[in-house]
Amino acid sequence: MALMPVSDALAAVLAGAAPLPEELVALDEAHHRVLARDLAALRTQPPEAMSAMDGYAVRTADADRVKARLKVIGEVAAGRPFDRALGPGEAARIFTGGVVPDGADAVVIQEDTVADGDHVVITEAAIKGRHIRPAGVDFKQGMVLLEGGRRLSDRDLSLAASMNHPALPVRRRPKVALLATGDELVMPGSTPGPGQIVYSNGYALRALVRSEGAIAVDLGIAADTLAATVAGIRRAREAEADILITTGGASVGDHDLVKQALDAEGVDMAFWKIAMRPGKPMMHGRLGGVRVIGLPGNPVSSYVCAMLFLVPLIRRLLGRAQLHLPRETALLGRELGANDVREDYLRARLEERPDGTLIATPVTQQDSSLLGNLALSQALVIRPAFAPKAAAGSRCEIMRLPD
Ligand SMILES: Nc1nc2c(c(=O)[nH]1)N[C@H]1C(S)=C(S)[C@@H](COP(=O)(O)OP(=O)(O)OC[C@H]3O[C@@H](n4cnc5c(N)ncnc54)[C@H](O)[C@@H]3O)O[C@H]1N2
Ligand code: MOO
Repeated sequence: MALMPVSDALAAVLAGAAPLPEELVALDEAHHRVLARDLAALRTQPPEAMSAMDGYAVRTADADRVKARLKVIGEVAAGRPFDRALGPGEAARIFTGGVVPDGADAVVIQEDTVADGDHVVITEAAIKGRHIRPAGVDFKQGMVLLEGGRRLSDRDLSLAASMNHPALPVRRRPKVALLATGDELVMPGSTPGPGQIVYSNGYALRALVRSEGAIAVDLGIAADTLAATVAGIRRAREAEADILITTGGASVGDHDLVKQALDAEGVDMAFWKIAMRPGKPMMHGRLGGVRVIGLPGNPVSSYVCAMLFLVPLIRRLLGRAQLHLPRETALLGRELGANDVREDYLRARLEERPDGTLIATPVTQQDSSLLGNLALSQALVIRPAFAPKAAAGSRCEIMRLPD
């Protein structure tokens, strides 16, 4: 069977995937959730012109010269506006956040004044507009300040509060179930028997799932039997997973049973095997409402495929505007030979020169079982299928690996 190009595989994974329904959550629960709709300000901020300093609200016509002596007719504090306008020769004591009284057009800070009974003497000339925050200088009622599809930052929460929203409409988090397969796998901390391998790839995958804002459900390890693999797949359906990720058992060996088990369960398979290294035996299909991504068992293959396919799928279900992990240009730190039919994702060290140029040097061992150099690499160098030989110093495309 011909290997499917990566771009076609990605299109197939995203085909028909639509944002999940929205739910309303309190602001404190909304950090890193994805906003479901554009959010407009429910009020103008500041609602009226306000003082930025403690001092005196004045009319520049009276106070534009040193030694001006003004009558203090009252006091304005934050939340306690003043009920009359300033007339000629008048000033009002004002504190930071106080509403600037009608008639005033500047604030003189108190350090530039001398109080004199019920009068104040100006020691630094007032400048029109100085220390006044005009009404609506931050935002105006009705303005859309946060757009649907945005992953909410910590600052966004304060902004939304200031816009007078106590709760926000966000997308439901996708539930991603992870099923490992393999008789040889034992849990970290145990004493592996002959030929056994310590289960590892689920840890990075679940962390990636959570950092993308989805819920990770661990379905454990299925033994290499059809019955155990089918049972694992059924657990994903029972858990009402939006996405099922299987790892291992994706290739062509006698013990690679994931495709067989998915077929037995009636999967609508979109593809199996892609033109990518690592990640060739990846598969994808739909099982009722569950989107299934069958990842290869090699830890590097499963992680790289998750970055490339699972992250955009989660982001699509979350309605995120930015679907893909960003790509950048770097210069190759060493020569690379011509590529074959498989698009290559090479683990690489990344250095930044003082002028900002990025140098990406692929590590020499690219075997997909090597977690050591995956963890110590900072980027993946992407080489298209059939890319010709590339000299050190030539441009290449990279994706940074998450911290
Ligand atoms: N004749 C062929 N053989 C293979 C092909 C091929 O095209 N023809 N493809 C190779 C490629 S490429 C890959 S990638 C692997 C992937 O195969 P599977 O998905 O069937 O993976 P497994 O055989 O189950 O496991 C591979 C390797 O990874 C270890 N593993 C599995 N799961 C875990 C886990 N959760 N934690 C840690 N390590 C895990 C497993 O023990 C194996 O060593 O197939 C090639 N073969
Ligand atoms: O595609 Mo496999 O992931 O090359 O080792």
